[in-house]
Amino acid sequence: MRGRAGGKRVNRGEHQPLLDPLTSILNHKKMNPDSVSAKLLEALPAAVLVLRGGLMVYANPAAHLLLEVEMSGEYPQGLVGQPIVEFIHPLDQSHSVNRIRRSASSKTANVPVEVRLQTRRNRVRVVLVTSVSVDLEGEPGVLVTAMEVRRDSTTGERMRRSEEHFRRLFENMQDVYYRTDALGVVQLVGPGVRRVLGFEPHEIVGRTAEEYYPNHADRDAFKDAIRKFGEVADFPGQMVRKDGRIIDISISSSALFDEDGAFAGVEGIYRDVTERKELERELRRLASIDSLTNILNRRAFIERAREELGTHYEPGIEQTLLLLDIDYFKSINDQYGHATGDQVLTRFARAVGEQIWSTDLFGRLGGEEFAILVKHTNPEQVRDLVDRVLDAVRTIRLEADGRPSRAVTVSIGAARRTSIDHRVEHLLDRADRALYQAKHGGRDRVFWERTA
Ligand SMILES: Nc1nc2c(ncn2[C@@H]2O[C@H](COP(=O)(O)OP(=O)(O)OP(=O)(O)O)[C@@H](O)[C@H]2O)c(=O)[nH]1
Repeated sequence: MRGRAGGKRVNRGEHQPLLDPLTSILNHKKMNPDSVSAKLLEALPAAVLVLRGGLMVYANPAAHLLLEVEMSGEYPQGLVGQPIVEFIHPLDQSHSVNRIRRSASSKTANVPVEVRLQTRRNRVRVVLVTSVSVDLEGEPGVLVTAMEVRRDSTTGERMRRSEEHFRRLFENMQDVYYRTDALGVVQLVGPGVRRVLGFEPHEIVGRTAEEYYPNHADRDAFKDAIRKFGEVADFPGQMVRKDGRIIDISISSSALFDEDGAFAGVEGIYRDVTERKELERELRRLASIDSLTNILNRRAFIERAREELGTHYEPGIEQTLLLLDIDYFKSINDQYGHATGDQVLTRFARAVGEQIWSTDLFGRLGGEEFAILVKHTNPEQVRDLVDRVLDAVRTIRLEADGRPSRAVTVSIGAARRTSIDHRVEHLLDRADRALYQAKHGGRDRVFWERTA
């Protein structure tokens, strides 16, 4: 064996290097319990830990005392074999793990810093920690020393109260607190996840966040936004619960960076906003529906027709706008009353709705005027549709005591979309002119606007 001093031979019995016993433990050899250095490790008031790959491979008695772990019962090995991260307070985990990782590749011990630890009995202790890399039979390891920081009782009490406050907040939070590492693996998740996703926190930790997204596009959009802006607020998405139900969520998160400025993961909260989203969807639906006939109202019809005409023009594929106006509606109101007039409008919408294809747009533009945008059909199919509509409306009969029974009829103005019609208003104007012709031609009929 070569000694430290200039390669001179050292007599083993006389001058053992101080930490030889520790090295022997790490190399799975028995240490001499009576050696001075073994006694030093045992008597030292500071905790001494050795880590390999984040697991403790050695811990002195002070470390067991500090972390409140006894070498018995559930843990016959004491701290040996336990992951260090389990004993670091959630708020200090990210930077502590980074420091430990960095010290593994550094020759000198890092500067002591204060870190909050969490004992096996769930008590929080503030310690002064430093770490340095050690060689474990050729494998990299880290030697950590920790000393509890003495504080005066007022500071201690304040700390304890703020800890309790934080814990209560964390436990009872309606939102789910989470943190992932740079690869998207969940490092920590709050108890709110039980309510929101139906999982126990430990079922989520160690898995990738992707697994809970039904649409990968949502997760990709979230990652892009985090990459671009460093943070997101009220970002929408969906997640799958343990019972398979898909819920709407809103995420507010920010990117985490290590001390070298490298991306280290994401931290934030998400909340279940399914009820709010459903309400929004319902409100949007209600805002687009005509309350009497339950079909699209004027605004929604024009908006959707505009989208349709703006994006979907394909030469050779017919798009036709039909403008429908119930004939002599004023006299229906006058003869049978306004309530019957309303019923006619409802029955009319139902009868016409039964004839169209589900892809067609059907709306009430106002009063007794309706419109249909027939999508992607050939001319014969539209002619058939128009005939069916005229027939279906004729079957609506008005009967009232002492008044003559009469059939309802409708006049239709039809305009085919041409390559220059990109505005719904153009098509409506042309259909309106055709409707005028249908009315003046005798009603109960269709007039096809002749395109140039
Ligand atoms: N019952 C009822 N009547 C309405 C409603 N909206 C508009 N009206 C009535 O519909 C009638 C439309 O009459 P006009 O525009 O003169 O047309 P018309 O009598 O149908 O005659 P032509 O269209 O020329 O065949 C008016 O009397 C309006 O008061 C409604 O929501 N319910």
